[in-house]
Amino acid sequence: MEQTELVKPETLEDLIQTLHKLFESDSVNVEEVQSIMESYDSKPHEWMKYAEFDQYRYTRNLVNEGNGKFNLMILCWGEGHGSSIHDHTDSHCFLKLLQGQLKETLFDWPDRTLQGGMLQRSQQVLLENQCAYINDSLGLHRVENVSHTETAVSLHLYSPPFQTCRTFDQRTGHHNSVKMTFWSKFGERTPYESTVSQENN
Ligand SMILES: N[C@@H](CS(=O)O)C(=O)O
Ligand SMILES: [Fe+2]
Repeated sequence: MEQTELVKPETLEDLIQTLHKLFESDSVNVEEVQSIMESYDSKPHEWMKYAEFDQYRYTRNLVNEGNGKFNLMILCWGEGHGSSIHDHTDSHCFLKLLQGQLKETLFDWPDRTLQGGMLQRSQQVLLENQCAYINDSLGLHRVENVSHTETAVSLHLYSPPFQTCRTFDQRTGHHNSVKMTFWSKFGERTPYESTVSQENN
């Protein structure tokens, strides 16, 4: 198999180009994608046009559609914003910090034979430029900007792309399907009608 030469991406544009190459083949090399995303040094002026915040919840801003192979997006987390416990619809999920810090809490899938609460497995604080990885076989997670004074911005890659996920109630383990929408696409605010059902945040 041909091995893509991995050079450190100097800009967000470079990173996107490299990601396109890495996802040309049908199999995803998780370590390779993770290390290339981690090696990009975040420069706010390169991603600022995608970083749109909302007062009440985290926003999802589409950056690139990866030739149909992946969705690359920037998530903007205001102070105290967080996601519910959720899955990733059988996709790969890469999460890189562009600014600030995020706390990721991992959970086991709820056990139907066990009544009640979901077990928290581990927690980690993701620092600027770090890149985490999760998929459904590793478990579920919740992501939070626990800071009351700093915002956070993260770059997410999902492959294959998906539009719905399941959110879980920590106390009961019950889940709901939710549609995920974009606050903006390619730097342009999404029309109101298509954003009303966002529910994961
Ligand atoms: N997977 C979540 C963000 S996170 O909490 O990892 C989403 O795409 O909205
Ligand atoms: Fe997630």
